[in-house]
Amino acid sequence: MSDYWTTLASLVGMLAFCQTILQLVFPPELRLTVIHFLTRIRHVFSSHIYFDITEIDGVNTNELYNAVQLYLSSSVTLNDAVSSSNNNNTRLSLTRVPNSSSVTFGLSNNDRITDVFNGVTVLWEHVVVQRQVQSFSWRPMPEEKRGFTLQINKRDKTLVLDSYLDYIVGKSEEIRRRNEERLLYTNSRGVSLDSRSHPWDSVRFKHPSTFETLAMDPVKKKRIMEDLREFANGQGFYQKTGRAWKRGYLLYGPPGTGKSSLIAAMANFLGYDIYDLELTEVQNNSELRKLLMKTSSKSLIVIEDIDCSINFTKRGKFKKKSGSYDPDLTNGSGLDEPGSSVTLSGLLNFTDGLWSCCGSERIFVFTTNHIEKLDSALLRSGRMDMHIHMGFCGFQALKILLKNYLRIEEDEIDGDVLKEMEEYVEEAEITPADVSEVLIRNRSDSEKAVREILSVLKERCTLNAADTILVLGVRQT
Ligand SMILES: Nc1ncnc2c1ncn2[C@@H]1O[C@H](COP(=O)(O)OP(=O)(O)OP(=O)(O)O)[C@@H](O)[C@H]1O
Ligand SMILES: [Mg+2]
Repeated sequence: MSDYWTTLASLVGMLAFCQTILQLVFPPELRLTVIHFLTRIRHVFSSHIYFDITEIDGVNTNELYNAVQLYLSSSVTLNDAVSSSNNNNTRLSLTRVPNSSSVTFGLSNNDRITDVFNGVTVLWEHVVVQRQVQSFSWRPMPEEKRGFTLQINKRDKTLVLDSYLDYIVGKSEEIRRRNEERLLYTNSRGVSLDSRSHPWDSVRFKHPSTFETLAMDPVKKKRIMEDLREFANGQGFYQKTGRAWKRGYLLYGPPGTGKSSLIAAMANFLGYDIYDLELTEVQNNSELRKLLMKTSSKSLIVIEDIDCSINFTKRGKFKKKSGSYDPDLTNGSGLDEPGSSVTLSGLLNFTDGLWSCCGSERIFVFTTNHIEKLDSALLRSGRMDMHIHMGFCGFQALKILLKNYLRIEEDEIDGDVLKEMEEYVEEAEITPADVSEVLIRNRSDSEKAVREILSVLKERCTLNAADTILVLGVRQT
């Protein structure tokens, strides 16, 4: 029996060898046919199964080819390739695509690379051959015919077909988003929404804010990150529970506490684009609806200073008897006053109502400096999934800012100074923006910066105490 397998293996080996020789001997026109023929014979006897993923499928670009290319070019795979002894001779090509923020690695022509998925090893080969006589096509074809051949063991066929290819597609999407710079969209007044033109203007968006640089309580930060991660990976959950795949965050707090910085960090974390919706530029609810319908999935739809951009009084009406506010006392269309400004019901129709199901994987973020001014309908539970208070700088946040701007760790600061900082920072009621300002001014001299921060904190505490005494005095008189 073992003789049989040895003979078979040598036969397969010989065929592979012949194939290489023929590749060198035959003219290009004949080469492809002969290689095809030999490959077929080899596949019949082999314990492996092969899948060809060509770059162009008929006349259409094969999405799977692009996905595989991107997947194999990811740095993880590169590391695997370099560390694997089988891949000592693997050649990698380096590319940098337009708008990309990083260099990507690709498999050179006719080179191979192994990959391991769920304990199963597979082999990828990048096959590039000259295209034969140019057949008629509506669009010019590349001179080379490119494709990937995936070699797997026949027994692993189910695993590969069921999950490996899906995994590659998902991973490539992730890499694409990570490599590309974000886009920041904004709307402007007077855009003809009825025309076929896109109603949003976009610019490249490269905000450096990340969760690492964001100064806020680490526990709160972790909770937000987990929530975002769960949302982004939650397609199955939202489908199973019959909910629209969207989430709403309300960020509130005084100016300069990092609301906009948090939005940028969220976009960078998820790799989403941002639609900065300027509500004051939107003339009515139907225009709003058209704008929102033109947003893509995997995006953050942001309305900053929502209390200043929407006229809450135009939404529901107060019930005469109870004096309470009833959000449903509006006409159902959301067009409370045709042709007039946007109303809250118009907005909620999109974040909450039937329209919220148009498009998926979208996050709404509203910000305000005055949460007390917001309509109770917007605040009621279930409307905005998470209310995030961005407050004055706490001790943990202060340490993050010191690290960001001065590149110093906690243990590099004098223990007594650190203690004093901890003592004063809460009472000082200073915003992270004000702390940043002091640190930027003194960034070349970290000792001076630390001293100055401490003196600013003390100064603020004294001022706040004086204010409190003044207010108490006024109240008593
Ligand atoms: N929590 C924070 N972490 C890191 N940097 C911060 C933070 N808060 C403020 N900053 C710094 O202060 C600047 C202003 O912050 P940001 O614009 O995010 O505040 P905001 O809360 O959106 O203010 P506004 O309410 O006026 O829009 C930022 O550019 C950033 O450098
Ligand atoms: Mg802001």
